[in-house]
Amino acid sequence: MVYSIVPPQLFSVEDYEKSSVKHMDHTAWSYLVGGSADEITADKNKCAFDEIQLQTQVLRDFAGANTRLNLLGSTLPFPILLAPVAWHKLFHPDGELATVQAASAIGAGMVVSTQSSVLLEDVAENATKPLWFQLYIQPDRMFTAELVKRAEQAGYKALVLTIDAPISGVRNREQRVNFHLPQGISSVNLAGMKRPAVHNASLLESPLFSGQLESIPTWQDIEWLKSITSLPIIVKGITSVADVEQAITLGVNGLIVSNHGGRVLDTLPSTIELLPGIAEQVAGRVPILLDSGIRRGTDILKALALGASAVMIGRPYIYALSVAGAVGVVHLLNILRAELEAAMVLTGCRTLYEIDRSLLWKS
Ligand SMILES: Cc1cc2nc3c(=O)[nH]c(=O)nc-3n(C[C@H](O)[C@H](O)[C@H](O)COP(=O)(O)O)c2cc1C
Ligand SMILES: CCCCC(=O)C(=O)O
Repeated sequence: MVYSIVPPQLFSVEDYEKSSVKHMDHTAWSYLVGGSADEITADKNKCAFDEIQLQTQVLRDFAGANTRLNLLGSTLPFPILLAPVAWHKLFHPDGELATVQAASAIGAGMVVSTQSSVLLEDVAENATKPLWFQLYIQPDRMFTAELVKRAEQAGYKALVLTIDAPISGVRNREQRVNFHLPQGISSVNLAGMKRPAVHNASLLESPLFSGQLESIPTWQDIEWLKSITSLPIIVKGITSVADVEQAITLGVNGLIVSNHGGRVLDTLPSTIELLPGIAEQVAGRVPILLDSGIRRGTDILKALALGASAVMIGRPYIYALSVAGAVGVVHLLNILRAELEAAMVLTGCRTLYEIDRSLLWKS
């Protein structure tokens, strides 16, 4: 286990972002920070939070103030979860083992990716707090069913089904650096899986439309998933009101408003712009989480004011992981938690349940 200490002069997510450039090679950095195509959505995810202004509520009583929440049967000390991110070993030699050490130490929710670089069982064995497993449905459904069974047996408490990336986004930044996994890092959970034969499309055929789409997930797969597991299913990648109804009708237990950090379809709106319409449609029937672009405690406050129960962060904790391992991730979570607490006090909110639209300034 590599232990690191937090280097001085790191006070914000942005400080960690700037520092992390020096802690990984340029190829991994390009994979991490990049978005799809022109990265318009990736940029917008962050800017859209800045456009929302806050309003103070002063001289409130803060006796018993806290940031606790109940989410799908678990009590969390604060509403910030670690989003699923592939291959943590690209960013730290201990990979997901360092991340889970941090999440357990501070009690943060963590979602482990199907594409983790440490076996899902080994991550779970090192956790002292409940974990969720992110599922990419694989072309081989038998293998997918096995994967779900393994997650259940390892003690994962929910499945986060990612629905927004059935194909890879247009990743020009990755193409420019010829991103590929270095030796020794792979999607270990998928070892031994049969992959569909690659159909060599002729110049006149579309590689995408000549076979590759036959096995991509559909809404029927959610029914199938419900028939093979009793774990709660949280759908990740909701950006349209129409999809909300479909998902709730199928009985999912939670929704994550996410555009995958702007990494799949470019020019989608930012998630914070999408949230109010989606929350209105959900009308409290299932909990909503939001990710993509959270960089400040005030961003978290705004997401909660507009209808989210909690948020997830992706790139920010990976910056911290690369700079200082588990210690860095704990430090980064503490920075965001402290920023959220300050924002709550200054807007007069004693608990998360008091955060509502009244703290958003209307011109
Ligand atoms: C390097 C990287 C790898 C990712 N891998 C996955 C993944 O394996 N599964 C998944 O559902 N989402 C994945 N995501 C998306 C994140 O879960 C999350 O939606 C996104 O990072 C949130 O945006 P943020 O980075 O601005 O916080 C990945 C994101 C990044 C940056
Ligand atoms: C096959 C790529 C999985 C990781 C991922 O979702 C991302 O890079 O955004």
